[in-house]
Amino acid sequence: MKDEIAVIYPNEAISTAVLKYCRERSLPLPDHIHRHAELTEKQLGDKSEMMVSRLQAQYLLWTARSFGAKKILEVGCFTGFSALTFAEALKGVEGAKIVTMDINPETGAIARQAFKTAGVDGFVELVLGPADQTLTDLVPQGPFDLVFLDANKEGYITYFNKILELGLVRKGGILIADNVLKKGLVVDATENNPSFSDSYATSKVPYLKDFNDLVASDKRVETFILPVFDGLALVRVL
Ligand SMILES: C[S@@+](CC[C@H](N)C(=O)[O-])C[C@H]1O[C@@H](n2cnc3c(N)ncnc32)[C@H](O)[C@@H]1O
Repeated sequence: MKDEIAVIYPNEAISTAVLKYCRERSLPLPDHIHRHAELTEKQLGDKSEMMVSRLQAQYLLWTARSFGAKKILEVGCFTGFSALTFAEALKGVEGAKIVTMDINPETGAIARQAFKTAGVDGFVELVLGPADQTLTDLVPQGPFDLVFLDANKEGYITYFNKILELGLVRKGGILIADNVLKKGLVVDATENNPSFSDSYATSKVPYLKDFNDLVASDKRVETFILPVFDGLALVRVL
């Protein structure tokens, strides 16, 4: 059997053009969500890179809709870009509920304002505090259909175990964890990798490797790692 080819696009120019092509032919984000991302970029400069990309947001919108999710839990809200995307997916759905968590009250204030402006604050709730503690209080609101893990990478294993032990994802529900490939550093963090000198990204690698190994072997779940964006682990709860 022929080896699968991992390098899909030959250079940056073609990759950029392909991303644009996909963005233009995928379920679009509404204007107000684009405006919110632009505002975050203007207000927070380089920090705005914490947001998922536009195409990834389109993927999350499509996934949440296709999956028929009604209740979504997000760990890592930042200014609310991905939460607004999930809110768009759940708009008009009876019993819709989104709980998004973050430790930072400043970006949290921006998110809360954005939920209000978008008219989704009736079903989108921001919980402030360290997620390893705040998750415990969520049991009465669960179980959730979809969980998006996008907070501090050091906490992924704790969050995953807590979420499963507390029954915060329903059986057959899905947990999506972001950045699990970390610029390819999880497989090669030597000078072969151009991101080798990114000490922040490199410092996350041991936590992500442990997380990836855990979700690959844990009998409570089935996992597929999608090698797009910064690596998405799609984890289905059995
Ligand atoms: C990558 S950003 C989330 C981006 C967001 N999902 C989006 O696409 O717009 C990660 C967030 O995790 C939050 N965070 C870091 N440590 C945390 C903790 N212990 N508990 C909860 N949130 C935490 C940070 O404050 C930051 O806003």
